[in-house]
Amino acid sequence: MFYEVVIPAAGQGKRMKAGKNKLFIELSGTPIIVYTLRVFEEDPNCRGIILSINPAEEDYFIQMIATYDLKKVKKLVTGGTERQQSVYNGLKHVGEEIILVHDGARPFIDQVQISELTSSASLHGGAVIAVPVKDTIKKAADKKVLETVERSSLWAVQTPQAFRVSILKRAHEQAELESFLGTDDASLLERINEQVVIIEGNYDNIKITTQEDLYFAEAILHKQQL
Ligand SMILES: Nc1ccn([C@@H]2O[C@H](COP(=O)(O)OP(=O)(O)OP(=O)(O)O)[C@@H](O)[C@H]2O)c(=O)n1
Ligand SMILES: C[C@](O)(CO)[C@H](O)COP(=O)(O)O
Repeated sequence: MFYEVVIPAAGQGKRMKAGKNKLFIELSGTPIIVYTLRVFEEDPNCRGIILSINPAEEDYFIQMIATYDLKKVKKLVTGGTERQQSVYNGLKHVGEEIILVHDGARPFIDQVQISELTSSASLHGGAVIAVPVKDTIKKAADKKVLETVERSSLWAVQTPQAFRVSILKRAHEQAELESFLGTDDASLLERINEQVVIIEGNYDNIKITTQEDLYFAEAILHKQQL
C-alpha cells in the first residue's frame, strides 16, 4: 500500500545534551537522520518524504539530502516548538490517502512492519507500532507511589504511526482548537473517538533520546550489519 511519511526532525535534543540536533550525531560515520531516511528512500511503497526541520538547519539538510542522494524528500517544512506542531505543519503537504508519522530519532524501523502498519491504518483509521512493557510501571506524585499500573495491558508505543490522512488532519485540527498537546499522534485520534490498533514491533526500534541510547544504537547497527 502506497503512503507518504512525515518525519519530525526539528527537535533540539535537550535530553541528549549534545549541544546540537541529536539527529546529526553520526553512527559509524553516518548521521542518525540518514539511517531513518534511507528506510523510506528504499521502500518502494513510499511515495514521498516530508521533513519538518528547524529553518536554521536548512542548509545542513539540503547538503545532507544531496550527499546521500535522498530523492524521495519532497518537502522541507518549518517545524514547531512542539513535536505535534512539526507534524501538523508537515501534514499540510501530504497527497497520499495513507500517511505515516515517524520520528527522525528512530533509525531502526524495518519495512515489514511499515507494510503491516499501512494495511492496518487503511482498515481501521489508525495503527501504531508498540512493544509490551517489560518494567513495572507506577504512578506517583512527588515521588510518593500512588498505584502500580497493571502491566498485562500496557504497551510501549513507538513510531511509525500510520493513519488515513483525513482522520489525522481532523484530529490535529481538533487538538489545535482545544490547545491540546499530546506526546504522540495516535492520542489525538483517541480524543475524537477514532480507532487506533496496535501492531507488535520489536525492541530494536528505539528512540535515540539520551547518551545511553547511543551505545544501544551502535550495538543494534552492528547486529543489523552481521
Ligand atoms: N519541536 C519538535 C520536537 C521534536 N521533534 C522531533 O520529534 C522526534 C521525537 O522527539 P524527541 O525524541 O523528543 O526529540 P527532541 O525534542 O529533539 O529531544 P528533547 O525532548 O530531548 O529536546 C525527533 O525526531 C525530533 O527531532 C520535532 O520535529 N519538533
Ligand atoms: C511519538 C513517540 O515516539 C512515541 O513513543 C514519543 O511519544 C515521542 O516523545 P518525545 O518526547 O517527543 O520524544
